[in-house]
Amino acid sequence: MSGVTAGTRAISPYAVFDRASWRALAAGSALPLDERELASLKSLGDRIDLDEVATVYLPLAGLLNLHVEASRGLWEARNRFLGDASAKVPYVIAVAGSVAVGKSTTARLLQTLLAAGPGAPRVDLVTTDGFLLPNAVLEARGLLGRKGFPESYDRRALIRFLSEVKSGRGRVSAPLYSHSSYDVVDDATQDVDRPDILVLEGLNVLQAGRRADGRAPEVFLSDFFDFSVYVDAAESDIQEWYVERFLALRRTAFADTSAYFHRFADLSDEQARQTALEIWRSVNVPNLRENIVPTRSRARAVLQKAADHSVRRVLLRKI
Ligand SMILES: Nc1ncnc2c1ncn2[C@@H]1O[C@H](COP(=O)(O)OP(=O)(O)O)[C@@H](O)[C@H]1O
Ligand SMILES: CC(C)(COP(=O)(O)O)[C@@H](O)C(=O)NCCC(=O)O
Repeated sequence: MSGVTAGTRAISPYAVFDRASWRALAAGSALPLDERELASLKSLGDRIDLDEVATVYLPLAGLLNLHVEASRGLWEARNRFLGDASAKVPYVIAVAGSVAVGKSTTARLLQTLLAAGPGAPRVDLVTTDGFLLPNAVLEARGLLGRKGFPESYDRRALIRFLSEVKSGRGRVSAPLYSHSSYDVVDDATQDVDRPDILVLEGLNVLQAGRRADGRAPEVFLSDFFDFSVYVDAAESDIQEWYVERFLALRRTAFADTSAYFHRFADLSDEQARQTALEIWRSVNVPNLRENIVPTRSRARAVLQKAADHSVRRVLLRKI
């Protein structure tokens, strides 16, 4: 945990919860999903059961419900003060972390748990991969091997999307990405129409961003976040999950002849392991070290996962 030592007393911006104390925060709350629904939410390779949902994700959703309700209360008070009658804009929750760390499962679980919360809010989920530049553009710019790095996204479009959602605009379109074709999908979009809550999931959501002239941008993506969650794990564990997932994808998604990775479908176990390690080491590790881990301290909550995917500790920023 990041902390500063002052004299003999360690001070830290986080309140730290072990599994037992975190789980106790949702004692008495019913789990609004069963094994079948959980199976439909979890990503390939993620190990998660209902007990883990009750221990980690239910208390997190409970805390987020409090934040969402408090934000609504503040909005109403503000409207009364200003004599303004504008509608509440979506509450935005960012989910960040490495490739293969389990962001998608976390984001989908939060979506489901929050939607079952007080007042049954409408919760939309958008992933930032839709804002990746098309492969043709990445190739022309020599960036195909940098997919997931900040420069591989249309960050302006992402900021525009979020600023429109946060301005209360209806039917804002987000582009979509296909892991199968390994490219953004032509002419397919997802509409976000004033949900109560928007979960935005992606590698780089907590990044400050860079401008070509090196100056700091005036608007950061995080200016639009109400809360953020960083899914964290040891690099060696994430590497193992990435390789295992690659081996599993070889038997599933890669078997599709139209899949970009179909060329890897017939590799032997050892060849597939080496190929996965090569992609991991050349693309995902540098991105993790240079661009993702440095954003962890910006998150309001950090979920620290152990090698078996279970969350060992939850860190919550005190401010
Ligand atoms: N080549 C691929 N083919 C099909 N699905 C993939 C491929 N790579 C990743 N995925 C799926 O895409 C989703 C996002 O993966 P990723 O960005 O690594 O984030 P995370 O593992 O943190 O959710 C996961 O559900 C994963 O199983
Ligand atoms: C599509 C991704 C960049 C993730 O994008 P995100 O939704 O986090 O913005 C990532 O899953 C990816 O494909 N990385 C490229 C290297 C690799 O194939 O593992």
